[in-house]
Amino acid sequence: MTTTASLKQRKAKAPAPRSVSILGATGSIGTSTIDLLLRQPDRYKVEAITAQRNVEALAKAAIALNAKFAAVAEPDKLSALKDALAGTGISAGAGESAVIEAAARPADWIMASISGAAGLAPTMAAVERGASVAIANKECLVCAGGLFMRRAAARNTTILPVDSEHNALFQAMAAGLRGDVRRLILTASGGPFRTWTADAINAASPEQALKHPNWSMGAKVTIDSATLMNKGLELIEAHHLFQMPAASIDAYVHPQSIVHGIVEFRDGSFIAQLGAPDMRIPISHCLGWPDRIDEPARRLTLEEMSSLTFEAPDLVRFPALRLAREVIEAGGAAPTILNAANEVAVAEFLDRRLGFAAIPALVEATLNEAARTGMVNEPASVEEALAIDKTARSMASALLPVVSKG
Ligand SMILES: NC(=O)C1=CN([C@@H]2O[C@H](COP(=O)(O)OP(=O)(O)OC[C@H]3O[C@@H](n4cnc5c(N)ncnc54)[C@H](OP(=O)(O)O)[C@@H]3O)[C@@H](O)[C@H]2O)C=CC1
Ligand SMILES: CC(=O)[C@@H](O)[C@H](O)COP(=O)(O)O
Ligand SMILES: [Mn+2]
Repeated sequence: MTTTASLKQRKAKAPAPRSVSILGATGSIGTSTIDLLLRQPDRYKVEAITAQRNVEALAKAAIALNAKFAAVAEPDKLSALKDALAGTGISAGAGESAVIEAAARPADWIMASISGAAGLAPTMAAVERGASVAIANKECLVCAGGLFMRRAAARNTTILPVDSEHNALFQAMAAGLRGDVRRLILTASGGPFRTWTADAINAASPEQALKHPNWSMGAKVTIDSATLMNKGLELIEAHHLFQMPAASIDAYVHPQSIVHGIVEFRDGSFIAQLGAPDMRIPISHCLGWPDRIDEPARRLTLEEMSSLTFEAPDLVRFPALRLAREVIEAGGAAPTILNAANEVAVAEFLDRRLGFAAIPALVEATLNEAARTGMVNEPASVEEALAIDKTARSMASALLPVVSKG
């Protein structure tokens, strides 16, 4: 029976709202995060949200979330953002420094979901602040993973892996002692070209590459899934997040995208995490952690789990995974260079200036050129990582005509 006294007691027990910020609020991960926040408005108060240029969506989200601050990375969008937020009491900022300011504002939990190396400085600002940082932006771990993990440890920052495979491994690993882990297995859908011949892959168009079989995501990560560079980036991401050697991390093609990650223990036990291919599940795991949140997405049925297949990836048609292993082995600046060259290649492919098979070719050519010119040192600061990133982008751009000729 509900009495006034028990109601009062329950009210007294209601936890204080958690303050949260979202970097990359207008993207695929950002909007899924907002969807979860809006379902429990009393549990969260929103400190800051950011975007690159989509002022309309940013302002709409800031108003819906009653955020304190909204920042847009493109400086010339300030007046448009101020106009869109006029009369709401929400402060507006613009430029890279405003995005970093948003990341450094006090929040208990920050979603790092900017796409690409552009997320490095803001995500690091969040890490330096020492909150819980939910990491979707895998590129920042690829660019500067060693530095990133050292700073998180120094600042006592909790890193929560959002990427579906890493979130799965994080969940599965909780079932055993770290020293008992023999191998981490990342699953890969195989992308839209999993069954295509090398010639057909070579001629693939952006429209074909953007049709991911199972996940709805932003353009950059969707192209990465098609080349399997996404799995390469994820291999490097897992290497840093879980401090495991690359030799103990494998990727298997699992076209159903139902098993997201598997941890193999030394006694022959395999512990996997399964779920619908909906990012609201891993996001909610990070948002609620260490508690769980009710029904973030559709529940899988056991029938849907009745046919699960796994196969080794084909490194000839999809060389990106080989390149990722090679850069972990090479260490130093190589992962930062791989990421920068890949970002250039993906943008060129989407603009139809580069063929699909030339994406990994441009990455490989840039890595070779960088090694030849002695670009070897691992970045020791965000500034160094961004300097390597800039030089590698110039190198990749200069190599475009060579790679395009085949
Ligand atoms: N989508 C997914 O399901 C998954 C994504 N990830 C990773 O999460 C990250 C985000 O992916 P996703 O949400 O798909 O990407 P989207 O392209 O959908 O969104 C990117 C977000 O970042 C903002 N942004 C882009 N460039 C900049 C910049 N230079 N400065 C500041 N903000 C910027 C965009 O703003 P604007 O809208 O204004 O352009 C947008 O808010 C990526 O690293 C991806 O690999 C990982 C697992 C799954
Ligand atoms: C949802 C997610 O985590 C993506 O990174 C996903 O992994 C992409 O699918 P692929 O398995 O095709 O790379
Ligand atoms: Mn993933």
